[in-house]
Amino acid sequence: MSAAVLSGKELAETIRTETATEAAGLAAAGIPPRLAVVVATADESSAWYVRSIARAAEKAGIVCDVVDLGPAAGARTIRETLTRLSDDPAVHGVILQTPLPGGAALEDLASAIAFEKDVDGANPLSLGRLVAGLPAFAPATAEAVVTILDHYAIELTGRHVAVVGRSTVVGKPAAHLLLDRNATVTVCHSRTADLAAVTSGTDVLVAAVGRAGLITAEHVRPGAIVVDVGTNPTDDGGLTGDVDAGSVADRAGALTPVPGGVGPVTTALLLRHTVHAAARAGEKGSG
Ligand SMILES: NC(=O)C1=CN([C@@H]2O[C@H](COP(=O)(O)OP(=O)(O)OC[C@H]3O[C@@H](n4cnc5c(N)ncnc54)[C@H](OP(=O)(O)O)[C@@H]3O)[C@@H](O)[C@H]2O)C=CC1
Ligand SMILES: Nc1nc(=O)c2c([nH]1)NC[C@@H]1CN(c3ccc(C(=O)N[C@@H](CCC(=O)O)C(=O)O)cc3)C=[N+]21
Repeated sequence: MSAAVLSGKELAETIRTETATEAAGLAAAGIPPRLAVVVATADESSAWYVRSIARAAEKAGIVCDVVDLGPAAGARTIRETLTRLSDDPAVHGVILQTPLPGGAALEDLASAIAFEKDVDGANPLSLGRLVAGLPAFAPATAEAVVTILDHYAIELTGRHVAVVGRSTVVGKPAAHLLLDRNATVTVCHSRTADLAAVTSGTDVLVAAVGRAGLITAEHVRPGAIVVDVGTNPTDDGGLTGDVDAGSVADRAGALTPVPGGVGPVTTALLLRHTVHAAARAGEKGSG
């Protein structure tokens, strides 16, 4: 038996279409949604991601400004840029691209993004508000994980989910969103003693590690749902996940592909967040 493929492509398309309709409405009301992407890296995969955000934004009718500070930009310049964009009423969403230059921490710099415009949930304030149940944008990738599971009507209440990875960008917020859906969540990381022993007992497995092929059949319970967040570059210029799809496909009940799974949904949600931020700014502006 081969696992069902939980594609993210059609879902991303649906989200982008809805977002384009909302963006057109806002533009007609004099609030053209605008996203600023701050880049301070020469990283190739990051450059690819920025181009894909810019392309998707343009298609959805969202103005996208790429503010490239170059890889030599210091923490102070980055912080000042984020503050300036946060203060600009014409800008509704601000994201800072990772990886960052020499030792700078996203969590630290992203504090300069106003939380109302923090469409990738990078400001620690956003994460705190999210955990406290206050309105905030979740990191788009973490939200993409639950959005895909919801789309395929995969029940989470009472299910045991293992999240492998505990980064602030993916693992921790994904664990929180799953907990919010009444799943029982176990978070694994590089110090987890026997990863396969933990993950092979869960109904759902979310892999957000950044190691190609780390998750093999022995990590997966027969029939389990596997969400592969990993985007690892291959030698031939392609992309591969954290899951060894060849061996896992025969054991899992369903599996998200890489490419074509979590990635496209992430980009679509980032745009949806930008339009929602613009809508809220419009509500505030009108009274
Ligand atoms: N599709 C998308 O939209 C996105 C994809 N990604 C991809 O997701 C992956 C993870 O990204 P990110 O969270 O930023 O990565 P980080 O490097 O920040 O975090 C990786 C996590 O994996 C854990 N880990 C490392 N090795 C192992 C191991 N052998 N066993 C178990 N856990 C391990 C680390 O543990 P410890 O904490 O102990 O170090 C850490 O918590 C990457 O491939 C990235 O490219 C990221 C963002 C968006
Ligand atoms: N704060 C922060 N937030 C992020 O969201 C974030 C980040 N940092 N750092 C870098 C990673 C990388 N990332 C990707 C998003 C979409 C695709 C994507 O859509 N990829 C296509 C395929 C691309 C191809 O084939 O080359 C797909 O999966 O189908 C990939 C990678 C977001 N990231």
